[in-house]
Amino acid sequence: MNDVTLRLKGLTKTYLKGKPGEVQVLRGVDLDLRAGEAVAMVAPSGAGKSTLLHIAGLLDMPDEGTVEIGGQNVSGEGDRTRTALRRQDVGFVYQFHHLLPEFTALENITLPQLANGVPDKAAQARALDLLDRVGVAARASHRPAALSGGEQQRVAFCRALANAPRVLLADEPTGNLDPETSDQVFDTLMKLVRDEGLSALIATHNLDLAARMDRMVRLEGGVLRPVA
Ligand SMILES: Nc1ncnc2c1ncn2[C@@H]1O[C@H](COP(=O)(O)OP(=O)(O)OP(=O)(O)O)[C@@H](O)[C@H]1O
Repeated sequence: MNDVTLRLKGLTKTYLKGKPGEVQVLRGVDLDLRAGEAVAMVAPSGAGKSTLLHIAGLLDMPDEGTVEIGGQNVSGEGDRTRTALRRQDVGFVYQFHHLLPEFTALENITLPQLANGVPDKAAQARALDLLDRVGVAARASHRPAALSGGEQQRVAFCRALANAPRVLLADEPTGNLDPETSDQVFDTLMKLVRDEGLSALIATHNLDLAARMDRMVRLEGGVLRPVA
């Protein structure tokens, strides 16, 4: 049985190819993420983790190699198909929440669903359920500025999961929070990953958090290696 949700094969990426300042960031990245598996990615600064997450999340194209989601090679698809696949199958979480400031917490989670054609009532029900599961339901009608940093990030998790993606990609998702809040918010994220059966690739500098995931990989020298 093939339960690999996300497969990265032989990814390479060079910026400014053949020009001054050329930088070969990825030199053959391979990774299999199974359904329900959370993998921590640690990397020195500038090693290319954002580049890798963007390629895995279909925001950018590799020079060579393939990205497979659910057994389908999606890297060769055109822009429109890749955008549609990204909206359906991939959720992103960043260090800073990037919530839309003029919309409430609830609206921030319903909007991506409406964009995907989900009816209003179903979108609201899903949003409320997610907010409830991360303990922020009572703040549903607040705008981001009226929420604490930890609450904002919990709402950002809900938004990332709004369309029930198969893959979650996160770049330092608790990096902007104090250690105690970071710990609690990370637990919430892991609970969502488990409950939703997601495949999660989570970049973090925090080795304690990394150790709480299923396994750890290090991005260095343009390749991913397992960390024992
Ligand atoms: N568009 C670009 N053009 C040229 N060089 C780039 C471009 N984007 C990134 N780079 C370079 O590629 C390397 C990897 O960048 P990337 O942002 O992927 O690293 P990172 O591991 O996410 O870094 P950090 O941990 O500091 O955020 C860096 O040396 C960066 O300067």
